[in-house]
Amino acid sequence: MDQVQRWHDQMIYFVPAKQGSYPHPGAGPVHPMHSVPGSYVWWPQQPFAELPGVPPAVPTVPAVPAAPAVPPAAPEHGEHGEHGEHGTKEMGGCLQGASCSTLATPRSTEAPDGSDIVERRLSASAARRLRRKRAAERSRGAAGGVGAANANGANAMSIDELRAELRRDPNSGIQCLKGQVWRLSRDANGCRVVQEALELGSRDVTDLANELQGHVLEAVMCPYANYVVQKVVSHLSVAASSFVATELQGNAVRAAKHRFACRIFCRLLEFCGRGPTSQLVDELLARDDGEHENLCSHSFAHHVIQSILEHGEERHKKLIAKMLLSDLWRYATHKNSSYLIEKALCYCSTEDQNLMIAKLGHPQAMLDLAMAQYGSFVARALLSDSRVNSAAALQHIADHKADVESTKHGHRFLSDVGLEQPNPFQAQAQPVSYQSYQLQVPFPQPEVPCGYCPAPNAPFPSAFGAQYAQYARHIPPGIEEPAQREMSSTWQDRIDDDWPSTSEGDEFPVRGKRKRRKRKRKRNKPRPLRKKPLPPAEATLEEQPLFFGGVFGPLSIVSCPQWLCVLQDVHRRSFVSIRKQAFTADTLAQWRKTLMREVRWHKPERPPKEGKSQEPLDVLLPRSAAWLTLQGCRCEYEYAGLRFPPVAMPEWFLEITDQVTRACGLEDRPNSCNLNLYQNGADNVSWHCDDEPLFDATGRDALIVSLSLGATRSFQLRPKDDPFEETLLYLEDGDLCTMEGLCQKHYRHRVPPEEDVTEPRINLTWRWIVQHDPGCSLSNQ
Ligand SMILES: O=C(O)CCC(=O)C(=O)O
Ligand SMILES: [Fe+2]
Repeated sequence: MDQVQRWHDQMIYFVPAKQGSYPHPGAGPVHPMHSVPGSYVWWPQQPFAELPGVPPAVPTVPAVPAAPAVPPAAPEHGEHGEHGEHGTKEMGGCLQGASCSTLATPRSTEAPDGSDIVERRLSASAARRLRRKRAAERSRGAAGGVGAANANGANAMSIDELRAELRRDPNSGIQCLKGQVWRLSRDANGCRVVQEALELGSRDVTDLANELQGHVLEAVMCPYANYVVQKVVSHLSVAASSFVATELQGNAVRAAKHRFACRIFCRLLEFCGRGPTSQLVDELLARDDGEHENLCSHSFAHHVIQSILEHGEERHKKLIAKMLLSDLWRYATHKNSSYLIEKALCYCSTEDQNLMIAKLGHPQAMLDLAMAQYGSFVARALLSDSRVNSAAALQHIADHKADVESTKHGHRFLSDVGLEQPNPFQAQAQPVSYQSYQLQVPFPQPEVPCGYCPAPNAPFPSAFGAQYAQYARHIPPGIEEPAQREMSSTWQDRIDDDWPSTSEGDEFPVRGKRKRRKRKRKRNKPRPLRKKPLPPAEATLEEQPLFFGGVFGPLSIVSCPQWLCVLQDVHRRSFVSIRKQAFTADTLAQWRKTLMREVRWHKPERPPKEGKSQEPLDVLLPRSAAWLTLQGCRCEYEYAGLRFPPVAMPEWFLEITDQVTRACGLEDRPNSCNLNLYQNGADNVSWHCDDEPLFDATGRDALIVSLSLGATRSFQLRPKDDPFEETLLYLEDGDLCTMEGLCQKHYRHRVPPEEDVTEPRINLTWRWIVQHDPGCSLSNQ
């Protein structure tokens, strides 16, 4: 395909970097073929493919790629077969009802445009097509200039003009929006402009939000306005958004059970859990007509219950535990509520957790659960709970293997828990000696235990020795590491201990000066590896405890016993911990599938030179990547001369993040994630340290949590001062690995190319942005 055409199709735009600045929306469209050397930035047209449950996020992009005319529609049927994602699909941005007014009067047979969909007895799909067509027509009309004069008497402006004005001059854009918020919020395109304005978070924006007062109930049930209300809750102060919860009073059950409104309930719990939200939860859980019992298994309300378990007050969690315990078996085997049991086993009081474990954790109950489609997920979770006698349960299940195999899902369960095939990890153990020493400091245990092993009480030294040797090799000086010999020689000569930090650009240099210097060096003989003087000792953990993510690290010491220490360098205050098999094979497969499908992976290429569009493009990064941040954070990630604008983490990704956070025993959720896709062994990441100012990982302690999915790849670490002190890990599917303390200050790491690897690998590295970009609304927090 013509390269230029390919560029357009992928909507990859490289723009010359404005000196250290976030390209302001007002900067206007940039010619995609601009090829001035410097930093490059790419813009995904739509960061995630159509994903149900993902709000039609305001594009973080200036006017360049056009937003789709309507928010993405949900698939016709949710994929309920897979655990972990069930329900999310159902919350999708389905264009149910042609407008909010349809939803406000759900029993009416008349569509708001006067047509009578039900009376004409259209098939469900024909009615849906009709609704979509009308919605598209309406939004075309809106974009084309249905603007009305605003409260300030501004001339009628189309939605496109309003958006352009907002990006050109946010203050003036906000003024233009005044008086129109409710009208625009109900429009597919208009709601995006309002969301964009709300993201600015300024005081004027509160006035815009106030225009929704009196309309909240209608708005939360509207397929478009619900996104605006979510933005109000997530971006405005608790005081400024409190009217949302107040106006929902009296309609708690209705809202929780509504396809769209349930999302607002979840946001309220996440962002403003006290005051009116707490009263709303009281109302939701206080009913005594039996109605509330359906909440846990309801397709939408179970999301709200889950949010209460995660973010709610103890007394509310207690009520939910009581509900679940009233019919535990039914809930544990139900499509929606089985997921809640897993959450309850983490977030409810110890007393309630123990009651659940007493009922579900004995061998016969585990066997029954293993044979049930959704119950088997609860059984998996229980098997990794240290309070359950998993050996006895597994033995009982093994004794009844034929029964389990005869069920539809039992076969997969057996292979997941290792009763079908030998555990592949056992075969890979490699004996190696490793000198370590024991820390004398008693570390506080995390208050919120890891969700998978809630009793992190193994003594620290157990993490060392033989177990360690299974997964990591510490390469003593002077010994040639066999894995290196197998690897292609092309990377061998790239070993250069003198690289400046943030030095991924070596293979794919973008900045002219460095490119010439490096190329020259590469053609000549490689620099010999050199040992430098040992840097001064960093503060010991006794002197300054390592605290990150809400717990005192390193994770191999304070988290559950499944965490192993693979590098403990107290002198350089650098620690690496690893945890294998924290997630079931099913979960990992689901995550791989979703990540491959939904993430807008990008492999930056150099723009073609004028008149040479047919030539193959230079690849700027030897892998594909993406950069996600928590809602509200607008920090770009810049490395190797490439700039990745932030894409907000969608719900399904937050779910992965939360599961990983729990598996680490952390209390705080990381606020960003760098995603890498290595299509095969040729894709790699060269020696670097993650020392970008955002993370300040060289100035203070930092934590990077990585999850590997798919093909096994080598992961190497070397102290910057001593290239011979190498640690090599084989990161396999599902492995969690951390870099802690001052690892980025003193160590470099890489994933080398490996010729024999043919399968793809995804790696997610979660991080904490501690210094937000000046352009980010969180920069002054
Ligand atoms: O893929 C990996 O394991 C490492 C990725 C990495 O180092 C990074 O994203 O900075
Ligand atoms: Fe890295």
